Amino acid sequence: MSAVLQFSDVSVTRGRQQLLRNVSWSVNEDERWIVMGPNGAGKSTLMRIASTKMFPTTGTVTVLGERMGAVNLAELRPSIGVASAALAREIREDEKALDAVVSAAYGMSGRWRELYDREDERRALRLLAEWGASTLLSRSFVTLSEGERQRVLIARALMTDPELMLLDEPAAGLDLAGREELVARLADFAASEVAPTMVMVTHHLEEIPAHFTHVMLLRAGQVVAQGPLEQTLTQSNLETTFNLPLELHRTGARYTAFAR
Ligand SMILES: Nc1ncnc2c1ncn2[C@@H]1O[C@H](COP(=O)(O)OP(=O)(O)OP(=O)(O)O)[C@@H](O)[C@H]1O
Repeated sequence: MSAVLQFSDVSVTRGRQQLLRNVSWSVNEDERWIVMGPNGAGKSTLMRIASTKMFPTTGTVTVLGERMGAVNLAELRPSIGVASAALAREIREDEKALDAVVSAAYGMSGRWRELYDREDERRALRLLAEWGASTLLSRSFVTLSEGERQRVLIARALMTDPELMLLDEPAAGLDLAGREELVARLADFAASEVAPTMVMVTHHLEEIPAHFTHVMLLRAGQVVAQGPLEQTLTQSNLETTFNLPLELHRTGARYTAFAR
């Protein structure tokens, strides 16, 4: 089985700053990864490379079997679904939720023609329903709450039926009920056989949905630990990652931690 994502000795340097240092990482088809680390650890940089929006300074990256630098990235991008705050900023304020989802089929934001294919619209309606956003179709994106926005963004990310889904802090800014609802939906989705390979960035242990299988812990651009979630998400690895004495608790599939 070839890896969906393969980083080999990847470093990213900007001026004198090393955003990523010698990161090697392999994400396989049925895996659901969490990427976790403190502010500035390099998580977004990692995701920008995985989404083919940024090239590493050194090292090689293979996405969906294609080596970055040796392939037309425009052809690869529909196979990668991304939901991030950066992407949300590209959606026009007055864009309706339905249009924000359908337009992903054309790899762009903004309604660019009067009538979408019926097929595309049906798919967008189904995805919005699956993510609990059926009542939001004709609402302008800017008027949506943070939780509603995240669900529309996820539906958008899935519009092209991607093989790889990248979620950058989908639960950021949600209240407790909103977070729990989204985490439950992500858990169900992660368990589904039709779901693509998933990578989700988060700062918070409470946001790790059930059925996520692997974790990468990053600090200052370096991998502290990576591997299967249960073995890798240990108190000691988290203490190193966040440079803080911690007490880690697990209840069923959910995690939380406190400073000691
Ligand atoms: N173009 C750039 N030039 C210099 N430094 C940069 C550049 N882009 C990012 N950085 C720095 O690289 C580091 C990693 O940034 P990155 O956004 O990947 O971290 P992050 O883990 O996603 O952080 P956060 O959790 O706060 O979103 C940060 O210290 C950031 O200030």
